[in-house]
Amino acid sequence: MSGDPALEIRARVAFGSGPDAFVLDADLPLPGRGVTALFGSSGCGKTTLLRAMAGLVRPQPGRIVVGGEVWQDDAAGVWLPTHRRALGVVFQEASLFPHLSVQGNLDFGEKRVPAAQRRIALDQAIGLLGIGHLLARRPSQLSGGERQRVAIARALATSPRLLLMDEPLAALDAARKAELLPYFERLQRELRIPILYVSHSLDEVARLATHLVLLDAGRVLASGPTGELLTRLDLPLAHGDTASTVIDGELAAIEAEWGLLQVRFAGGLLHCVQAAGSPARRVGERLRLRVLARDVSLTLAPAQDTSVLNVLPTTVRVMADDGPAQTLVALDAGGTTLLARVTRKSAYALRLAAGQRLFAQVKGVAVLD
Ligand SMILES: Nc1ncnc2c1ncn2[C@@H]1O[C@H](COP(=O)(O)OP(=O)(O)OP(=O)(O)O)[C@@H](O)[C@H]1O
Repeated sequence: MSGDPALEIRARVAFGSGPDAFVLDADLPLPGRGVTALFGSSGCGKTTLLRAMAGLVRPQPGRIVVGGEVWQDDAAGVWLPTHRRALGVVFQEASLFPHLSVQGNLDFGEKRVPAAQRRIALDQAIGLLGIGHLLARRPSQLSGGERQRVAIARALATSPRLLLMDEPLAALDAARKAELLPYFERLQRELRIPILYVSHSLDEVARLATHLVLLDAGRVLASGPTGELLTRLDLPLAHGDTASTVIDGELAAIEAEWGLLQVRFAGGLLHCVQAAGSPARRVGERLRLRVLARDVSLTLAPAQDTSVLNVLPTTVRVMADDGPAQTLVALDAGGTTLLARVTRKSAYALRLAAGQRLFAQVKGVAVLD
């Protein structure tokens, strides 16, 4: 993905002992940059992992090693307090000092690190988060989205090796979320710092995360590129109504008269509706798309006279039942896995089988960024 070295996280911590204990046992090689999403059902240990890494809770016994540095090892009597761990933390609610201005909050973050160890200049953090015009304000004079941007800049001001984010968008309404998302994209494009990001929203994960870690009852169920894990039929994300494929492509043409974008990827060309209010686009730019499995139908021959613009030649990779009446079909579209969710009856009628060539009709494509 990049030349940046991976950051190895090893965490083994326990709350309590015996049958009621909660044990978290996770080895995570994080890519050296970009967003890694931590995803899993309620109670699987996402927040515990983040808080234990940050030293905000101390489940015992525990051992936490990040990038070769031991931050907690109860067997050896090692415990590094939060301020000595080279990480930045951003929570759902920005915890800024109310009596300090934005500048004061940022200075506080910067002073935590000796000048010789600073790797991110305050100006860079201010520029990345677009908060230059807010420096004189107090936190109470900021909107929720602005507060969160300042909180992220303050975390960056500490020159962390790693950023931890626990549902940083969850407290914001849809409009504020949309306002903040481009900043996250910018962070992952421009910073060489891995971001470990807890979210309950598959939309957010699909949009932001290049890497995904699925936790289940304190253990890593799977870890890998987001697009790959979303479409693995042996994993829960590929099932149900939200099952989808993430496709990274390049803008091939803008059909302004039809309000459409043509996006090319290895499996062919997809037409996408250009959403109202979406940013101006340039031919050649990279775009991330999401296709819901339920929006993909299958035909043995390319249909004539259809209203569906997107028809891709594909090969069936693998299939799995999804509930009593549906079948999930993982298709190979030029090396990208595309999921289709069809009725079991249709799968039977088309005699679907691994290796079969057929055409995927894609009814809806969302542009994620
Ligand atoms: N202080 C504590 N003492 C004992 N058990 C705890 C403590 N804090 C968390 N746990 C247990 O650890 C487990 C993981 O909780 P955690 O909050 O990390 O889950 P989560 O995946 O973040 O859940 P959610 O998605 O609901 O936020 C739960 O079983 C919880 O009861």
